[in-house]
Amino acid sequence: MTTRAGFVALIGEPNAGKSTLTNRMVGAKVSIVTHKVQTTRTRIRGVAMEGDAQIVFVDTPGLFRPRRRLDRAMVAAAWGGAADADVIVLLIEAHRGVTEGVERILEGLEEIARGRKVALAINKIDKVPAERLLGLAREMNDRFPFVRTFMISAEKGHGVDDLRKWLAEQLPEGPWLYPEDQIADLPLRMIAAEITREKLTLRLHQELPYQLTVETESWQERKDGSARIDQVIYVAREGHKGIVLGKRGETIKAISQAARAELEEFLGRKVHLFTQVKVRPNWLEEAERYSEMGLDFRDGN
Ligand SMILES: Nc1nc2c(ncn2[C@@H]2O[C@H](COP(=O)(O)OP(=O)(O)OP(=O)(O)O)[C@@H](O)[C@H]2O)c(=O)[nH]1
Repeated sequence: MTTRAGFVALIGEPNAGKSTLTNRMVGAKVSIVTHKVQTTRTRIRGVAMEGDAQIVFVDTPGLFRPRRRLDRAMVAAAWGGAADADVIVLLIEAHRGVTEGVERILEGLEEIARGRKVALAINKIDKVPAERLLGLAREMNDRFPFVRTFMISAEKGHGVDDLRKWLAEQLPEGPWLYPEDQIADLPLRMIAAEITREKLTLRLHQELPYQLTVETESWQERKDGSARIDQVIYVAREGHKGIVLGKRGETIKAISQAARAELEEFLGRKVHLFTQVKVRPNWLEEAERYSEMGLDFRDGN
């Protein structure tokens, strides 16, 4: 069997329907729909299977005009793991048309695309009469050479199968990136990492070490219905470790407690959360790799 696998970056303004579309494509409610703006740093929205292809949907938060250096780093991280996203899908809202936000995305699109395929998906077509759609499609295609234009309704499901099928065809041949049995909880792992990251930010404010990442290393379901979650907080320097740990480990303890409470609320069950702090100095080298891809974030501009 020839398998295919690759990354699809979904871009678009907040509320364009990225989460709804991901849920449709993945076929399960895995992508978190959070309405806290700017908290969505989830790198992987979900993984869909289409025939022999595995499609990994990645998020590119703050891809355009990231505000701070840290965000830039997150942008870089959004592309990590893959040498590159294979396909980009720009999602716009049919009833809103070419908004200022869409304009801004179009301005940056060429640079971001760097020769990669970019498709346009006009979403929420259930909200406008069909004749308006053609005009919008034409206008957008005059502005950018989209390889394909899809008219969809993520909510109602119109056009979603066609889009997924097309995406699968665009992906390179290669082994799947994730074992099929892990796909379902992959976004959950990311969300769990985001929650811990958020608690770190809340607790440490300005002190939050630059280049800090949180990873969920394992997630085990227990017989009693609870979950055991193991996370590692990676920092770049030994000194940063001390900041995260705090005096006699007080800081990390408070952070873990807060993260566990939120996880329990989110999952609706008991959670045992174990966090470790480790130094991973080669993070900067990885940053070099990103910069080769044109995603340099160190200059902070
Ligand atoms: N009518 C209609 N509403 C839709 C459609 N797709 C999404 N929505 C709604 O649009 C709103 C935003 O959808 P989300 O999927 O949360 O948007 P998003 O792009 O993921 O938002 P962020 O994660 O904040 O960037 C939700 O209320 C959805 O129910 C659609 O095809 N038709």
